[in-house]
Amino acid sequence: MNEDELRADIVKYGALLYGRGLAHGSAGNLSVRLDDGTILVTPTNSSLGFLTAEQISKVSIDGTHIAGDPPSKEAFFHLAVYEERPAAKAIVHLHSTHAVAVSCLCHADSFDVLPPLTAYQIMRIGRLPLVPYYRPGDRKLAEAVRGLAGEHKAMLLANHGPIVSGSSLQKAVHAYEELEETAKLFFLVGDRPLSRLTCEAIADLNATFPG
Ligand SMILES: O=C(O)[C@@H](O)C(=O)COP(=O)(O)O
Ligand SMILES: [Zn+2]
Repeated sequence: MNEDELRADIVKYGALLYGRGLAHGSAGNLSVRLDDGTILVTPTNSSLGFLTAEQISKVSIDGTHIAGDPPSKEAFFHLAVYEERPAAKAIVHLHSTHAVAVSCLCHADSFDVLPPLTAYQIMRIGRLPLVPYYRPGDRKLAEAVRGLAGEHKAMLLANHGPIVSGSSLQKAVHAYEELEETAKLFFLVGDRPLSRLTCEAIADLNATFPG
């Protein structure tokens, strides 16, 4: 896809996520990586439901603002994920209700904060680690994200929300939706005895559906 098509994609998926109630107010940010390593990212304080192609920000690999409106204050964690995941071409960060609720819990294992419930969860999200809390926009947040990004296509920012990457914006959006639905299931099953997917089942899924 060329830059114009990718800009149109960000507008389309921003509106879709907003329409589905996964994005609200001016929370969240989306980005895609261009072939030259620069990224297109949603402008800071913009509503994902009402973007225009022209206002979307362009940012260089070192975080310099090149074009469009001022970029998301989280452009640095987007850049950190792209650096650590060469195959990633798009990133979705939102504050969807159930995933944020999981991010506000205490977790026995901060490297694995959701039990393995369904095959699709394993295929689209994998093991979900919690990134320690830092103020939004803090460069320390971007560095903490960098530390986990190589091993995880999805991460959960403590007391904040998920970051999900994919090889296209469509794939990142689908994975994000799977994460929100998994978080919903997690609360729905609550304290009832849980039938977790076995290690063998997870290994089989990972071998059959790599990436
Ligand atoms: O939670 C925050 O403040 C950011 O992570 C966010 O979601 C929106 O920030 P901008 O992209 O700078 O609007
Ligand atoms: Zn946020």
